[in-house]
Amino acid sequence: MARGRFISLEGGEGVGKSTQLRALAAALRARGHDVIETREPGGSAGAEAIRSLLLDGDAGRWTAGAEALLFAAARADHVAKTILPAVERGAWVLSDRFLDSSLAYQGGADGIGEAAIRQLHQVGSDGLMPDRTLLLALPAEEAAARAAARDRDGADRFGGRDAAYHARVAAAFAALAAGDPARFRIVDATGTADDVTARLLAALEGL
Ligand SMILES: Nc1ncnc2c1ncn2[C@@H]1O[C@H](COP(=O)(O)OP(=O)(O)OP(=O)(O)O)[C@@H](O)[C@H]1O
Ligand SMILES: Cc1cn([C@H]2C[C@H](O)[C@@H](COP(=O)(O)O)O2)c(=O)[nH]c1=O
Repeated sequence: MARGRFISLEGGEGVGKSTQLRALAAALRARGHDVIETREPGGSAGAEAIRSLLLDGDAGRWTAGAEALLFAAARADHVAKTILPAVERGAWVLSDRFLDSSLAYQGGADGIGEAAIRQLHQVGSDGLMPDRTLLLALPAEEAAARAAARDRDGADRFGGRDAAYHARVAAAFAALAAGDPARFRIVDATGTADDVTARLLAALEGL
């Protein structure tokens, strides 16, 4: 059996990752692929338990260092239990966030640094990287409006951070994409969901 593909969707809050992951999965299934939809933090039993620790509770529940370790631990379980077994049996794995989120949020916006995050990923997940990363790009005001309309009952510990924090995250994502053009595709996330799905499918060219 040929190896499958591992694709991550990245970007800040409200850009449309979860919406597009579902649409992309349906489009790929229609083309005959075995597709696994997964997410981070989460995607395996152990990682989903860590997700609750990370996203629920007070804003100051964890230090930035503790958060970086928890994300890396969740990812290690997700990679070992969900991603690798699926890719090895030939499936296409679509993940809503992966390592680049840790590089952008913990490494960049929280100041932990890129090298430390990559080192944790090497230890936990043997440095596994996606075959392609689709970075959804949307003006900050539009993303914030979409997220606010969705989260009428309140955001999680990360979504509730201020605009300056989210601007640092966006800048870090842009720098990551610029530094690895072979893996990243920056996809315009404006317009209708169908418009964006068509752009994402085009961005999978070559896989
Ligand atoms: N193209 C679109 N046009 C208008 N609204 C959209 C579009 N795509 C998604 N939305 C809506 O915007 C909101 C945020 O979308 P979604 O939850 O998919 O974003 P996300 O990137 O996964 O966010 P988060 O990282 O915060 O989980 C949802 O209410 C969704 O229905
Ligand atoms: C994987 C990962 C995630 N985060 C943050 C980013 C988001 O604010 C939340 C996840 O919420 P979502 O609605 O499921 O997108 O967690 C992070 O800071 N670092 C990471 O590695």
